[in-house]
Amino acid sequence: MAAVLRRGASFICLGSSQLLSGGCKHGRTCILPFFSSNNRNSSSSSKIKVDLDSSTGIAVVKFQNPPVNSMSLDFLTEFVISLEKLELDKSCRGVILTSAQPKIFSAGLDILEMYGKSPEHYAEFWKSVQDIWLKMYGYRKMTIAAINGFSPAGGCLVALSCDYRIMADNPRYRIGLNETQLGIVAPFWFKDTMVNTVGHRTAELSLQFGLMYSPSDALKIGLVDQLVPEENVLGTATETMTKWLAIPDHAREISKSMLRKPTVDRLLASRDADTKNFVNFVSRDSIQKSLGLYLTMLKERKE
Ligand SMILES: CC/C=C\CCC/C=C/C(=O)SCCNC(=O)CCNC(=O)[C@H](O)C(C)(C)COP(=O)(O)OP(=O)(O)OC[C@H]1O[C@@H](n2cnc3c(N)ncnc32)[C@H](O)[C@@H]1OP(=O)(O)O
Repeated sequence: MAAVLRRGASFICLGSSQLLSGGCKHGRTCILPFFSSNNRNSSSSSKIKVDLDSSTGIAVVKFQNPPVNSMSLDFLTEFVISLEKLELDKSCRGVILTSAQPKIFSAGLDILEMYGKSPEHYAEFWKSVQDIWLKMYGYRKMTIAAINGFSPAGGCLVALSCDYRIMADNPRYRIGLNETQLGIVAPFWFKDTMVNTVGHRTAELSLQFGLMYSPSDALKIGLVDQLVPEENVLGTATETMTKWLAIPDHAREISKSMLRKPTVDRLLASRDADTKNFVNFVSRDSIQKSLGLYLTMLKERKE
């Protein structure tokens, strides 16, 4: 296992290194108003910052969950509420996802939510992971991932669920579904999302090895669509969004739905079974041991 983790660490690239406020009492489905000023509406809960420019129709959603934007239950809850709110807002036509943290888009799912907790907690956490993917993969509005840093596993899934991916051309960064490196398995809908993006053979290699790709390799296999200098990631995403928004919304939306609905429907048809499968899998002693070793490895490599 230690060897696997060491090999895993080399793929990961070892660098140096509440619910929304505003009186929401009933949890995940509540929609809060934006705070308005002129044409820009912005809201900042603790982990997600939303900035909507209603003159262009473009919203920038920034992850701000230091140090590495890991996707905890709280983070996922705020994230899905922000997307729901934007989906209902007629002045928003497109959403750009990016990170407020330097060098990290997102470190993926918060491993601490899958380690040493109760089966009930695992089930609640997993449903929130399903919720965010269902929301993103079936999102009616145009989405762009402006990937300004590392993006392993769940971070990669979020990027893959967007319509277009622009990544910072920094050779130190990595992106990919590295789950097998942790001794865990990307579920079928992670796999489907990858296959739909890079094709079956590349996904076979990618998922089994848990490969993490440099930006140039990610571009070669079609995991990302465009590389730009780090300082231009958000600007290019905004320009690209403007071009996409020249397409009539209804025509683009129907085309997107035609391509993605069968994949979304597969999970919708088996959500409970998928949750049970996750809870049984992650509760196993062997999986808990793998996750514990991985967490130790993350801490020790800093020392
Ligand atoms: C049937 C289905 C079963 C299971 C399916 C589950 C699918 C799982 C999907 C996932 O997303 S699993 C998560 C995968 N993520 C990773 O492997 C990333 C791990 N992290 C890193 O590689 C690095 O942290 C980094 C993102 C490259 C950043 O490196 P940096 O050197 O800048 O930071 P550092 O490593 O020191 O981390 C700071 C701090 O954060 C903790 N950390 C990092 N990642 C996570 C995480 N994903 N979850 C929880 N915590 C994380 C790390 O331990 C450090 O903590 P510390 O300060 O207390 O030591």
